[in-house]
Amino acid sequence: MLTLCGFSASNYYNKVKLALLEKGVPFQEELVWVGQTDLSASPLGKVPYLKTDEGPLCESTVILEYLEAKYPQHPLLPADPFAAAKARELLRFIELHLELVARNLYPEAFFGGKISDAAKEKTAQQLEKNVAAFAKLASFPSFIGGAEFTLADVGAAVHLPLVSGASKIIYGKDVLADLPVRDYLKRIGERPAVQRVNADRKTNTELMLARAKAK
Ligand SMILES: N[C@@H](CCC(=O)N[C@@H](CS)C(=O)NCC(=O)O)C(=O)O
Repeated sequence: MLTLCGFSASNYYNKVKLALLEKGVPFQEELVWVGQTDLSASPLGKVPYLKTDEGPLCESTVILEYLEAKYPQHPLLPADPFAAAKARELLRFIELHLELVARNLYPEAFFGGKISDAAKEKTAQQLEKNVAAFAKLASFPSFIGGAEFTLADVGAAVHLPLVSGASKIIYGKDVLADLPVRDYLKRIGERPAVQRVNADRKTNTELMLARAKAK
């Protein structure tokens, strides 16, 4: 049995959890907070990591690729190599150029910290440029890149709400507001797997905030 380690408030944890649920691969969850991770499984102490019968794996995209290869049921990548590469391209783009940039805002947006005005300004400039580029790649015909639900949608479902939410809190404006992201997220939010991930996220976020308050 696969064991997914981490916590359900984490978008990277939820990326793997959503893929497992969409594929119908049986797994169990082990609640591991940052600071409690097994460093032999995830040497940087990050979540998620996946315990398999063959050993542990870290890095969420590597885990997704492993799951696709090992469990071909309900594929999350198109069979056509170019279409599969386009799905990977979107996933990579969302993470490198949107989520990792917006992440600079999280300490103040979500965790009661403070970031400098210079950091806010630099992040705003990067997001403006990167969102414009993202708009050229993501067509949102029904799913984010085409007619099929792929790994790109798995990433979009967990990352785009944070990009929107953090920018709204810090700048008073959702940097994704001019794209059809809200409707898209509403649409994919009707999928049972996305509903489960979102419900668990809410519960776990409350727990995480209560733990932080108690410290
Ligand atoms: N590249 C990693 C990113 C994972 C990541 O940043 N996870 C966050 C939680 S959302 C984390 O563990 N942060 C704690 C830390 O970086 O020390 C992946 O794709 O798995």
